[in-house]
Amino acid sequence: MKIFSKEQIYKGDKLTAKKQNITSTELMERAGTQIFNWIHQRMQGAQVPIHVFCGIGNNGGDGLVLARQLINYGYNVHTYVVNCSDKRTQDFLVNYERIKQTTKKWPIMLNCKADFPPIGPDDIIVDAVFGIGLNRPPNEWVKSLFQHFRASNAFTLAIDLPSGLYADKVPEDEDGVVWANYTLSFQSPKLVFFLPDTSKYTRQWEALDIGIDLEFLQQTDTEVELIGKNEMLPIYKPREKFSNKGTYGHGLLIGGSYGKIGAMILSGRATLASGAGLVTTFIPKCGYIPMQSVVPEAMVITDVDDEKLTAIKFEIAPTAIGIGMGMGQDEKTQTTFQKFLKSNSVPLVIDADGINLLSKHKDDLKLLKPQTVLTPHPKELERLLGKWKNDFDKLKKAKAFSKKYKCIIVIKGAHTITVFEDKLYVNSTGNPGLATGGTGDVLTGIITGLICQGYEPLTASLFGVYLHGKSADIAVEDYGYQSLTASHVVDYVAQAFLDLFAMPPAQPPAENEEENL
Ligand SMILES: NC(=O)C1=CN([C@@H]2O[C@H](COP(=O)(O)OP(=O)(O)OC[C@H]3O[C@@H](n4cnc5c(N)ncnc54)[C@H](O)[C@@H]3O)[C@@H](O)[C@H]2O)[C@H](O)CC1
Ligand SMILES: [K+]
Repeated sequence: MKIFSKEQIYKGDKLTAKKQNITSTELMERAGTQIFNWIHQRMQGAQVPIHVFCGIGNNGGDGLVLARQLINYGYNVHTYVVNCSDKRTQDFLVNYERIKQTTKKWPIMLNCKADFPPIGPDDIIVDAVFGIGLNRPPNEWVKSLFQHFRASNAFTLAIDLPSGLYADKVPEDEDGVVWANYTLSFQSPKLVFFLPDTSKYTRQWEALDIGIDLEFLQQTDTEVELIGKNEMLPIYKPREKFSNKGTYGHGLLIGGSYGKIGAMILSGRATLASGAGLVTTFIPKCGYIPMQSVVPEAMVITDVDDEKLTAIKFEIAPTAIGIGMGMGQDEKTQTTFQKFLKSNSVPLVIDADGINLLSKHKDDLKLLKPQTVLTPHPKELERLLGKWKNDFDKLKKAKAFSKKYKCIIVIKGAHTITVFEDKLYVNSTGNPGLATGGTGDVLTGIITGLICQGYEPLTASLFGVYLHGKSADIAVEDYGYQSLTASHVVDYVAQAFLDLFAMPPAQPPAENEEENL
């Protein structure tokens, strides 16, 4: 799913109105109606007090359309206009007049000194104060209003964006933002729904279709894409009947050190689970017995050293290599890692201590071949890129790094974001159960396994991150967040593959209208 920028959204609005020969007011009516449908479907006429707070721009206009329709359907609506902005948009004014013709309960104008209306904890707040047009921090009175919303503990539904949240940067002050329980965005989500600094304001979200011009949606190239099942299905490589293990490549995993052989066991199992034909692990001698015992499918080559990697060399011809898991940062390991980078030309995934060694010896970055995949968690990324001011600054630095070294950076986290040159791919699967040791080793194994089967490194990264998160989403049904382990994630990769083709559950037959009368 494409994530459009603020500028692209405005452009899409104008183009849609022109191509569909409708006014922006009619587009606003569509937007407000879609919000109404979402609420009506869930409330079914319940008389819970609904407080609709409207700004004086088009976000406010959406709120007025919604309020009018709620009133027409007999809901218990209180409408307020937060009259603190400079100019009222034409579409706001049109809807302000319309709602006054609908009800005697005209919207209450709140100037920037008014007392706040009382809001009960079981009431509903609709936040239609600011949308993507926010261009400066809200003033103190508006900030206090947003804090009043929060203090009420009422369910807060944000229209398009939680007010006070910019579409393209981190807010200056978290008290100046509405903390929504649910955000209804038009046509597509916003990047700020997925970033650690800003996703807390949106929490759950849904994108409502308002009929933006299809050609515009299809032909506009966006910087950001949300990656889900629909994006992954077309890239999945079905297996041919007449194939053999050689068809699906040979993954080589290099890493491990005394006490961290488990990382390599997890990676090895994950590489197999992702479909690699053959897997070999290169580990210190201390890992030989456990690896052969726990992962009999994996072949083993051992380093001359008992406890760490000191001399990486192998006769096999792998089709993909994953390196760094549990590898440690001993200077002998660093030396052999550097030598390996100099001589290697096989598609490569670098994880964990491999990344840390690169951070410690930044000269070695020039040894990275194009299309190398790096899979840092935020701390490892900071060692590589240096400190960042916020998530937007982090992504800017990551894009610059990716362009400089032509590498793919998988920034692991709650929404893993894969960066390649100027594109950002936001993953839609995964859950807090993944915050447990070893899940990174599993991800590296999966990505390595996909590359060795012939997926391009970027595709393998997106698909691997998707499958990894999906495995955890399925496994967490059985294990819960606390008890989910990295081994479970490996065990459920199979289910993540099968889920790609699972038919959606049949909708229960709509009850016959007559029976309800
Ligand atoms: N395709 C779509 O997504 C559609 C979106 N719609 C809605 O339109 C808004 C954007 O409307 P816009 O008038 O451009 O801006 P806002 O309503 O978000 O902002 C209101 C207004 O407020 C002024 N302003 C900005 N910052 C501040 C501030 N800190 N304090 C006071 N005033 C401020 C600024 O002048 C803005 O104009 C979008 O979010 C959707 O809700 C369309 O309705 C339909 C299609
Ligand atoms: K809003």
